[in-house]
Amino acid sequence: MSQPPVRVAIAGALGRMGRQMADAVQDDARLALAARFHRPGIVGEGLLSRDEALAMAEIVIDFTTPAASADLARVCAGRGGPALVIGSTGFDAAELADIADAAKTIAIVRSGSFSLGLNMLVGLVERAARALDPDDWDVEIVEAHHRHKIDAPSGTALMLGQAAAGGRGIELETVARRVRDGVIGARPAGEIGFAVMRGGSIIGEHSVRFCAEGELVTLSHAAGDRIMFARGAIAAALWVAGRPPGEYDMRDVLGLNN
Ligand SMILES: NC(=O)C1=CN([C@@H]2O[C@H](COP(=O)(O)OP(=O)(O)OC[C@H]3O[C@@H](n4cnc5c(N)ncnc54)[C@H](OP(=O)(O)O)[C@@H]3O)[C@@H](O)[C@H]2O)C=CC1
Ligand SMILES: O=C(O)C1=N[C@H](C(=O)O)C[C@H](O)C1
Repeated sequence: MSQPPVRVAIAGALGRMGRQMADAVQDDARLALAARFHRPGIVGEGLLSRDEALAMAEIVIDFTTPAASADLARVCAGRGGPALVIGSTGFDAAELADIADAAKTIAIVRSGSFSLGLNMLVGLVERAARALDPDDWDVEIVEAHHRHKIDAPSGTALMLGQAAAGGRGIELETVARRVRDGVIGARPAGEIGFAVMRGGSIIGEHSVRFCAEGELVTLSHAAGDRIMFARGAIAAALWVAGRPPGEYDMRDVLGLNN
């Protein structure tokens, strides 16, 4: 017997990803678009209030801002659901703590990238970093995005940095160099550097460069269409429906964490 469609609400419905998500959910017979909502006070023309939307959904898919996502997680946990798929990036430590706290009560999948290829790349970066001696191989992460993006480095760049640091058995925060400007001195061994470019309509390009004397290994990914983020978020929504409380990531969804 076929399953009834999973009822999904879309947060930040007027945003780039919000619009892409609504189209993708409507095109997928496994899901029903139960509700769309945007900022408080913006209702009508197919948009419900947040409370109305949450009451109609089993899962909320949220690509908004760090503050809005952390608030949504608190609210969903406070009412015992729905479960959440969070794609927003740029969180600070307090916002991440709020989400972790909410995940004690509801199931949350959060990822800086819902791309299948990118999540596979994360595993490759971790393996390469484990294999290459940090005294000989410098790790630099280069990312480029469209002119509207508000956070830097991107959530994906930070995931890749965490993968490289994880491969070396260290915490990213202890070795990350997010900005360089002026006379900064020679590069310390072991640093993981980030370089950020913003312009035009670039959807998302990421490279991890392992640089040694006389050679360079580059692992890279380019996003050609936002639809693949939306499809990944749908896979996450289907996976998280009915899961116990906890904070999960896209590599859990894809079975890459086993
Ligand atoms: N994990 C992944 O795979 C991906 C993640 N992203 C991330 O998703 C986020 C959104 O990206 P994108 O769609 O391009 O950005 P947009 O700015 O187009 O969309 C975000 C939307 O959220 C709305 N918003 C802000 N506050 C609230 C609130 N309190 N309640 C409801 N809606 C709110 C904004 O409204 P307003 O316009 O009125 O300010 C805006 O329309 C970013 O953090 C981005 O990095 C993007 C693509 C893929
Ligand atoms: O803001 C975007 O557009 C994107 N944000 C995510 C990120 O910060 O990594 C994912 C993707 O690169 C697009």
